[in-house]
Formats: sequence, C-alpha cells, structure tokens
Amino acid sequence: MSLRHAFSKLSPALKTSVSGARTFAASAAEGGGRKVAVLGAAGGIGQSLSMLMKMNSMVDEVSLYDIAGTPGVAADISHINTTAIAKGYMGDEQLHDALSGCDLVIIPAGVPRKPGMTRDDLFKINAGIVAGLVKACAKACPNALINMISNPVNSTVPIAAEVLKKEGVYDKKKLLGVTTLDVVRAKTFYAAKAGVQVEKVDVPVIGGHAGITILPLFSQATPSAPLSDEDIDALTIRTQNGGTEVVEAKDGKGSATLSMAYAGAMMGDACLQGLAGKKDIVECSYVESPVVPGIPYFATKVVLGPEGVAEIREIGRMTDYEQSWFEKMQPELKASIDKGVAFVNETM
Ligand SMILES: NC(=O)C1=CN([C@@H]2O[C@H](COP(=O)(O)OP(=O)(O)OC[C@H]3O[C@@H](n4cnc5c(N)ncnc54)[C@H](O)[C@@H]3O)[C@@H](O)[C@H]2O)C=CC1
Ligand SMILES: O=C([O-])CC(=O)C(=O)O
Repeated sequence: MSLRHAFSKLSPALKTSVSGARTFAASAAEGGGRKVAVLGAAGGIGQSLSMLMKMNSMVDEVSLYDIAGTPGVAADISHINTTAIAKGYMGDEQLHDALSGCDLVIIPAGVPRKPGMTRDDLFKINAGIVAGLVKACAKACPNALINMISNPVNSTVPIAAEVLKKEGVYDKKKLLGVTTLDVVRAKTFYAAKAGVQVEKVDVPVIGGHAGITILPLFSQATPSAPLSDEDIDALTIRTQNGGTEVVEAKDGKGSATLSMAYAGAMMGDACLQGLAGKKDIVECSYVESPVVPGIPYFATKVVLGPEGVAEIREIGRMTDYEQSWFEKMQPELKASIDKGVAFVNETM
C-alpha cells in the first residue's frame, strides 16, 4: 500500500502535507500556525508522533521535549521537507521554553508495560511524571489543549485535572484523555470480521482505557453487519485486550508505539481542526463528563471546537450485552479516578 493511500483517511491538513501537494503552511484562516509540543518525544510513541505532527500542515512548530535524546530526534525530523519547524528541548530547565506559546500539548511521557503488568502497575512512576509535566503546562501554556496518552489514562487524566485546579487554570474543555487507539482497534477488528471496507467503519468506544473499562459499542457500528453474539463477544474482548496483545507480542520490549503514534496523530489533528473552527469534528475521548452519574470522567464521542471539547455526546442505546459490561466497568473506573485525585491531594 502506498503511503499516499495509507493516509487517504487523514484530514486535508495532514493529507496535503504528506502528499507534498502543498509546501507552504496552511494560512491562519485554514487553521495553520499552530505550535504543538510532544512531551516524551524521544520515546517509542514520541518519535513517530513527533514526525507525524511535523507532517501536519496546520502545525508551524513541533516542540520535542524529553529528559534525554531530543536533540538527535529533532535533528532527524527537522530534515523532513514539510513546513513545520522541529525543535528539541531536553531536561527540566528547557521545559518552559518547549511549552511557551503552545496550542496543543501531547503527553506520551512515562514507562510502558511489560508482560504480566496492568496499566495500573505504571501508576507509581507515571503519576509523578505526568503531574510534573502538567504543572509546567499550567505555568507556560495555560490555554493549551492537553492530550493525555501516558498510562494509566483512567488515573492520569484526573491527576492532570487536579494539578491544573491547584494551579488555578483548569478548564475541563481543554483536557482530553486519548482513547483513540481503542477506536482504531475496534474499527480494524470489526471490519475484518464483518467483511466491510475498514476506511468506511465507525465504532464508538466508551468508558476508559484499561481492560474491562474499554467498551466498544458494536451495536452502533456502521456499516452494520449481522454478526453473531459469539462474534460480538470475541470482538469486544479482543478490543479490551488489544494493548495486552501487543505487550505480549513485543515480549518485554514495551507496548504499542506505532499504532499509538498513528492514533495520537489522528486525535491531535482532530483537536487542531476543532481549534480552527472546522465543523463536525468528532472523536471518542476520556474527559470530565456528566454522562454517567457518579463517574466524573468517562469516554464517549465528543465534538471538538475552537475551545476544545464543545459538546459531550450521550452513550446512546446499548444492547443487554453492552449494558452488562457498562455496569461491570464502573467500580474499576471510579477507583482509578479516586486514586488519581488522592495522589495529587496527598503529594502536591
Ligand atoms: N493511551 C494509550 O492508548 C496508550 C498509552 N501508552 C502509554 O504511553 C506511555 C509511553 O509509552 P512509550 O512511548 O512506549 O514508552 P517509552 O519508554 O518508549 O518512552 C517514554 C519516554 O518518556 C520519557 N520520559 C520519562 N520521564 C519523563 C519526563 N519527566 N519528562 C519527559 N519525558 C519523560 C522517557 O525518557 C522516554 O523517552 C506509557 O505510559 C504507555 O503505557 C502506550 C500505548 C497506548
Ligand atoms: O497496553 C498498554 O500498556 C499500552 C496501551 O495503553 C495500549 O496499547 O492500549
């Protein structure tokens, strides 16, 4: 498959940049001129994600920040003949400059899983990393959108919210947990089973981003296909275990990086399109949400706009099968949220 074909589903901004059909930056009216930072840019996700953001014609500057390794990655990416400038920043003392003036900050910093671990096992290390980075965002770019990739997302998003609240700059419209990879997987697995063209598939995925908190709603998938209950059960469980499938296949060498960079670039692109005032930009995302009483953060489809999250969509109709997963996930999701909130209150 050609690169051009592979990118045929991306937004016009990303597509024109990839195809080389346009070598100038998108004008401000088209949503160009954006500064995007990737925190954790020298990592498995961060390198590819930084490259994909450099290929987005809405972006003028990509800021690559990490505790080590960013000068090399930035030098490498900077040779790509797209308009955005790529700059490397390394270490605490350069973090503020990396973030100043940013419209969008994407955070894939922190440790990944090894076989046998849950995402929650990463909490001990990643909670502190995320809290420190978000505190720096609060000071350097308080109006930027934040896309949180670092795991456990079910807790790192509430951690980020609490830090931003303590800094007096929290805006729930601007903090988005990235669950796009769950949607990417659900679409891929569904298309293969249903025998439909994957580019035409849509599947909402609700809840959170860990095990049973990931709930693909195949009853709402389009185009619809007459799948058996056994098929739906297998697709649901495969989507919930998609991350573990990759962790086991990588056998100690980390978790999903390339598919995550793709998913992160799609989500980042959608946020930039929303900022530019484009209409009907809809992605599933884990955000502060009123949709499920008693569960303050929840992923459903959200509409992206000039301020970030413009509208949070309801779950819609679920089958009895989906409803039973929905009920089962709630205690785990609530516990992960409470753990994130408590971490900030006890340590900061
Ligand atoms: N939301 C999602 O769907 C997914 C989330 N993830 C998560 O993304 C995170 C990163 O995964 P990988 O890129 O594979 O890991 P990696 O280990 O390859 O890269 C992580 C990078 O973060 C950097 N880092 C550590 N502390 C930092 C700090 N204080 N400031 C800036 N950078 C720092 C490291 O130096 C490293 O370069 C993990 O927590 C992983 O679980 C992974 C896949 C999917
Ligand atoms: O499974 C992991 O640890 C990484 C991740 O979140 C994913 O691939 O969905």
